Amino acid sequence: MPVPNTTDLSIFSQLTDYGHHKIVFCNDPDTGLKAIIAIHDTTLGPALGGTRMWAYKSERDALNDVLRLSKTMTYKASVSGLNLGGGSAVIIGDPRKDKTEALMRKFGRFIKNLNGEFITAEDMGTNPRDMEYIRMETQHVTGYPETIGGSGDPSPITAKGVFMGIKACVKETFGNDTLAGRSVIVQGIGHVGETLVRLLRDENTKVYVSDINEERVGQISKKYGAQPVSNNNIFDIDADIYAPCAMGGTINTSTIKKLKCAIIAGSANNQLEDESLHGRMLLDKGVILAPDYVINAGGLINCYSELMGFSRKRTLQLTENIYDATRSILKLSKVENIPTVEAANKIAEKRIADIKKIKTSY
Ligand SMILES: NC(=O)c1ccc[n+]([C@@H]2O[C@H](COP(=O)([O-])OP(=O)(O)OC[C@H]3O[C@@H](n4cnc5c(N)ncnc54)[C@H](O)[C@@H]3O)[C@@H](O)[C@H]2O)c1
Repeated sequence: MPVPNTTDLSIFSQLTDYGHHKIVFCNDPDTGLKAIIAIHDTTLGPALGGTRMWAYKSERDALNDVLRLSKTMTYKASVSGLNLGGGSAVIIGDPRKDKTEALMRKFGRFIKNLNGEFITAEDMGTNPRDMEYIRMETQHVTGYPETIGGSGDPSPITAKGVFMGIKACVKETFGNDTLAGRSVIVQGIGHVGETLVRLLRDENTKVYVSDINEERVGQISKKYGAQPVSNNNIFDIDADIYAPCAMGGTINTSTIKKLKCAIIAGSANNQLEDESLHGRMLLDKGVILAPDYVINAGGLINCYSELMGFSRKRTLQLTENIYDATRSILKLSKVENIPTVEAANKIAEKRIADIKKIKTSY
């Protein structure tokens, strides 16, 4: 979604540009807690988003990250048809050294004071145990362990959503959504990547796997009969689909030039180095990109289900809707000749605008 480059703006100008509703700075010298909670939009419901703990180089970097993350959550919830708004939190600090029970519980107190306007879940640098600590202070948290009534690890559901997104793109490109006989490169075979490899293998898809962790490449390729490829050669492989499931920013001017795939669809966040430039380059090259925040929404859907009283069946139904959501986006992209990310943003913004209207009418 449109995220302005605003390094030189004042905080309030930046909030206006991003369209944010509220920011809460949480400071507690006793526990060393320094956190920022950003609530982007609550038109569709309470703002839900992860809490990331990271040793940011500067407070400004932390603020920029939380503004970007929370805005993405608004769009993700909207396009997934969930009654949730967008928010996120960041805790400034090294999760391996600075995290304590007291710090996490104090953070939970700040969330409690928002009276349900913000609900959190885990993200990079936090885990289900941290969610348990937060839950000791507030009920406004999701993604805690199954053993205490939570929905557990969302990664398999995220992978299922990515799989549905891949199928929607295959239908658009090849006229049917059969994956048998197609080929997919899965980059990053961690929590999401491994389940994706399994789902693809079960449909008789030819799967290539790569990861910076070579031991893992060996294990996963053996377990699922996938073909290992070096991370450096990914863009030389002649496969139908590239599924980035590791880090962001892998789609840039030089990789687009090399790319042989017809489809890009994976779970990694922020896959395009420059959203508008590289979105347009892919469109011009005829490569279909499944917008990341649309097809990796399974984790959010899992959290939403948990809030509604978890049902695995309902969670799977909502995740399977990613197929139709992706199809609508691809259709709009084609009709208006706009990059798929722009089409997704339009659909997300329209739903929010429509619901805003009915909420302010009698
Ligand atoms: N887990 C979820 O439910 C979820 C939800 C939405 C988005 N995502 C995104 O999907 C991606 C994968 O998530 P995950 O939970 O599987 O993470 P993970 O940490 O379990 O797995 C990531 C894998 O990528 C590998 N990797 C890291 N850097 C790499 C590189 N430069 N090249 C190749 N491989 C590399 C790691 O070794 C690891 O095996 C992340 O970008 C995450 O933000 C995950």
